[in-house]
Amino acid sequence: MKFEVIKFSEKTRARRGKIFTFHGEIDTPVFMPVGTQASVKTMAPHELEELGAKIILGNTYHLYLRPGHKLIEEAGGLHKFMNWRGSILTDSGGYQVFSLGELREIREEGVTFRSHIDGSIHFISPEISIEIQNSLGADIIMCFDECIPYPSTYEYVKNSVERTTRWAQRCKKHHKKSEQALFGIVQGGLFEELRKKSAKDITDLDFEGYAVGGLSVGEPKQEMYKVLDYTVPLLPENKPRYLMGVGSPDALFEGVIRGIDMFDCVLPTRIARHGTVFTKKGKLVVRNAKYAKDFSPLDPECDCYVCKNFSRAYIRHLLNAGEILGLRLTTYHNLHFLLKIMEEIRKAIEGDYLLELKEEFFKKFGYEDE
Ligand SMILES: COC(=O)c1ccc(CCNc2nc3cc4nc(N)[nH]c(=O)c4cc3[nH]2)cc1
Ligand SMILES: [Zn+2]
Repeated sequence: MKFEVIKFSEKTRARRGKIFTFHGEIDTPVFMPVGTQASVKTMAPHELEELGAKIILGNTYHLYLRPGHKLIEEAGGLHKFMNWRGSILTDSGGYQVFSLGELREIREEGVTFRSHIDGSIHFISPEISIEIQNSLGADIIMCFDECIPYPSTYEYVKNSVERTTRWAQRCKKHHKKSEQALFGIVQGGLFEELRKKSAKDITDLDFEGYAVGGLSVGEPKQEMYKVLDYTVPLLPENKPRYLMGVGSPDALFEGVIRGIDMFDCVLPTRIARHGTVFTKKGKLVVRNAKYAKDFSPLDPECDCYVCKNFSRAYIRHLLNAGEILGLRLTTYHNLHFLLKIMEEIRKAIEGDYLLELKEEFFKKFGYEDE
């Protein structure tokens, strides 16, 4: 993997860059749609390509449990299995095991957990996580870490951060496939001293990119931004920075401004399936009765396939009638909306008007200015 900064923003820490993987070029800052179980829910690969998605996420935890990483390896790897021609980043399980699996035990060696699917007992270690990700064949893989719950005591965070660093060393030692780029993950909760220690220890191990983990776990957004303010500057400028689990429109702007290059979040696809869509003028709950006879598009200012061909009334009907097409149309539009924001952000960095773009977007979307 190669990363190039094409332009540094003048008035913010934002960067316009390009990531080159075996599966193509990725313009940054980038939003990565989440395809947890080898599918971005309701979207076919050609639709993701139409939307301009260049990289998607897969999850080690889910794919290990079902259908199994060995089966996917036999299929020729995750790209071939799901017929996705772009790039893939797989998360290491360091979040899902803690958030989905019924945690049984965390030890130095690794984590024992119960599967959320059938209750069977499993063990995952840094080495096993790397082996699973090697089998899946993602272009970018993540270290096995502990995503520390919020809130946690200083003592707990300190011990966890030190273990996550030891796990990162084991991941680096065990990772052999050079065609897969391994990213380190910085933890530290909301404690500035622990964040700085984690950033130093993880960057000293020299990875191909760095994620800021342990955020978007329920902490106030302003707290997350503060952590970025003092953590991101400690990460090397010539490597990609990835803010895990972040994806609301405001957080994308705030993260880019603070020097983040990569984002992922289930938000746009998950709220879509619950009948909420993004528009330039804020969120719209299209399944709401008031749209029963609203024959205008989801977002009159949107140029996506859905907004050019279907009305709020029709999509509301589909959702209420449990028609699967309804989920597909809201998902397609929400992904277009976020991918389009990222395209506008990239142009704004190139033209040095990112803060003006943010101002205009926030005002129209209805974000109150802090
Ligand atoms: C409707 O919207 C939703 O349902 C919804 C659900 C979850 C998130 C938050 C996701 N946050 C998040 N994902 C994360 C994934 C992570 N992976 C690793 N390995 N380490 C981390 O430290 C880590 C932190 C995260 N924080 C955001 C939105
Ligand atoms: Zn649209």
